[in-house]
Amino acid sequence: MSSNFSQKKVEISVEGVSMVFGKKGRQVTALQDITFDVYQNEFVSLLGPSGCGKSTLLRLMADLLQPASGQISIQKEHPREVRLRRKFGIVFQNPTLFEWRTVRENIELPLEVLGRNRHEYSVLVDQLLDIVGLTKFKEHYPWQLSGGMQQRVAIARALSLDPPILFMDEPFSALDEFTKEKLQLELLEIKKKTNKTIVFVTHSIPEAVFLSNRVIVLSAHPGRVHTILDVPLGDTRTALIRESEHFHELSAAVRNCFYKESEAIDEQIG
Ligand SMILES: Nc1ncnc2c1ncn2[C@@H]1O[C@H](COP(=O)(O)OP(=O)(O)OP(=O)(O)O)[C@@H](O)[C@H]1O
Repeated sequence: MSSNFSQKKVEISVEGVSMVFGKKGRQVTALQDITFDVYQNEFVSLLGPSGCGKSTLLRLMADLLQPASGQISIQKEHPREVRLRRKFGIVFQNPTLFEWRTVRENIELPLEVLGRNRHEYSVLVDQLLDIVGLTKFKEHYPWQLSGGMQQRVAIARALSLDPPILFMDEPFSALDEFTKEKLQLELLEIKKKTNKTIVFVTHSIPEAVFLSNRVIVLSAHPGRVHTILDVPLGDTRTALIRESEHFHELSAAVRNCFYKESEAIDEQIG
């Protein structure tokens, strides 16, 4: 299947990337020969079982780790250049907010650190509060917010420098099902309003299918690209899509990748 995005500009290129942790004799090959592109404005999920290297791959893209071999480029530049110019934001599973700062002050932090003029960014922060639906809570402190609201603050903070790219590492996995589904919908709205390219790590098949234009299925030990699947569910996704036959078919297609993988491993073991 070819994606609509294949006509578009490559934003992130991952070429033959491998990652090894540890020293000689006690080495773990976390990722082996990973190759794929992410296109501008695309939503791509990295999906796979625990330990297959999803977070490692995201950290390599974000220049938090260096590959053992292979290359990653973002907008044709090394991730380090891109990181130094703050062209991506990151959201982790834990929102890591500063408890003594209000919602507004948490969102303002990256702008403050860069010495931007408070009067100039005030309007931008108001817009971000509106985008994540927290205007009424701007003077609250993190401990006064639910887990979902805290994660919305983390998303707004990651967007504060208006980076073209957002890396998200299992941002909703600690939340209850209801909050998770609500935030998934909100994230798609945020993406529509801000036009970001998003790389999203998850181990949830329905989450990956609901959110993504493409799902990159990774297999484990070592982490490799098993399959790359298009998700042609359109740009306007409502909660009802989760009930549709098409959604179930796509989820089944992803699930099958894992069954085939574990059957192959069983055969190898004998
Ligand atoms: N800093 C590290 N030192 C040594 N090994 C590591 C390190 N980070 C990750 N690994 C190993 O690399 C492999 C991939 O880990 P990673 O956390 O990327 O997987 P994951 O798919 O994100 O898992 P999960 O879904 O559980 O978060 C695992 O075998 C892990 O133990």
